[in-house]
Amino acid sequence: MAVHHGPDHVRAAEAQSDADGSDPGQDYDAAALYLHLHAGPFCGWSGDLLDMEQRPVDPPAVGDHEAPGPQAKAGGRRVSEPKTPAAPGELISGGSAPAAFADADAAAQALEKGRWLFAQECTFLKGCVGMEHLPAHPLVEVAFAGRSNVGKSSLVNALTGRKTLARASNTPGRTQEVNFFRLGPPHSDEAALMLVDLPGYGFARAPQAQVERWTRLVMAYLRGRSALRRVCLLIDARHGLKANDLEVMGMLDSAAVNYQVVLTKADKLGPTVARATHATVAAAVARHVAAHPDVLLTSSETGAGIPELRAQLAALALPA
Ligand SMILES: Nc1nc2c(ncn2[C@@H]2O[C@H](COP(=O)(O)OP(=O)(O)OP(=O)(O)O)[C@@H](O)[C@H]2O)c(=O)[nH]1
Ligand SMILES: [Mg+2]
Repeated sequence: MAVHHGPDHVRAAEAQSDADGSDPGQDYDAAALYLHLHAGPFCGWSGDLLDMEQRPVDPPAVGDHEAPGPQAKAGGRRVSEPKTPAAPGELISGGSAPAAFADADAAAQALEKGRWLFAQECTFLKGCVGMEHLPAHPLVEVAFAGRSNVGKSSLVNALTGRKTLARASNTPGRTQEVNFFRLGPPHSDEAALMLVDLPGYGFARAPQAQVERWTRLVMAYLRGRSALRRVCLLIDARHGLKANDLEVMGMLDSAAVNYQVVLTKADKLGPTVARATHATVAAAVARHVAAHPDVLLTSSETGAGIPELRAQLAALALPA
C-alpha cells in the first residue's frame, strides 16, 4: 500500500489506483498541464475547494488579498500545496495558447475573486420545461450547454463545490429541464450569479419526441434570453468538436451570444493528447466571432481548471 501525499482528490485517485490498478499520474499530469497553460506557475492548486463549505464574509478588495497558494486558506480550509508545473519549455507554442491573465498579480486577484464568488451560498431555484416558466427577474446568467453526457451538471457541482446540487448521471439525457441555481447572498442581488444547467443536445436515452422538445427549448433559451451573459459550451476533451457542436456555435455566433468553450473530462487524457486536442479546438474556436478566445481544459473529477473557470465567470458577476 503506497503512502499518499498531495490534495484530497489526488490521494483519492491514488488510493483508487491501488484498488484497480489504474494510473492516477495521467490525471494529475493533465491537471498540471492545464494550470501551466492557463495560469502559469503562480496558480495555486485548489482542487480541494470542491469540498468547501464555509461562506466568505466580504468580497476580496482588489490589491488587498493574498495570492492563493500553499499559505492561503479556502473557505476556512488550507489550500493544498500546488503540484510543481511542467517546465516552461513545455508550454503550448503557436498562437492558440490562451492568455487568460495579464500577469501573476492579475491572475491571483482573478482566482481569489472566483474562489470567493463560488464559495457563497448556492441554491436550486427552479427547473423549467418551457420558455414561459423562466424566472422573470433574472440575475446575470451563465449557462452550461453541450452534448448529452458531456459533464454539464458535474461542472456546476464542481464549480460550486457541491457533489449533488445538480443531478449528474452516466445515462445521457439525465437533465431534462432548464435548471436555475442561484449563487450569492440570499437577500441581495449584488455579487450574485445565476447558473443554468441545460439539458444536453445530441444522443440521449429518451424518446425522440422528448429529445426534440428539450433541444427546441435549449435553442430558444440560448437565442432569446437577455440576461444570458455567457454560455459555457462544454466539449468532451476526448472527442473534440462534433457536427452538432459546430451547429450550436454557428447559431450562437449569428445570435451574438457570448460563449466560451470548456473542454471536460481532462482526467481521461494524457498530457500529450490533452495538448493536441486543446490546440485543435482553440484553432477552430478562433474562427468564431462570438467565441471567447480562451478554451479551458477542466476536470470535474480532479478539480483541474475549475479555479480558472470560476475566475473567468467571476469577472462577469463582480464589478472590477
Ligand atoms: N472522469 C470524469 N467523468 C466525468 C467528468 N465530468 C462528468 N463526468 C461523468 O460523466 C457522466 C455525465 O456527467 P453529467 O454531469 O451528468 O453530464 P451532463 O452533460 O449533465 O449530461 P445530461 O444532463 O445527460 O446532458 C457522469 O457519469 C459523470 O460522473 C470529469 O471531469 N471526469
Ligand atoms: Mg445534466
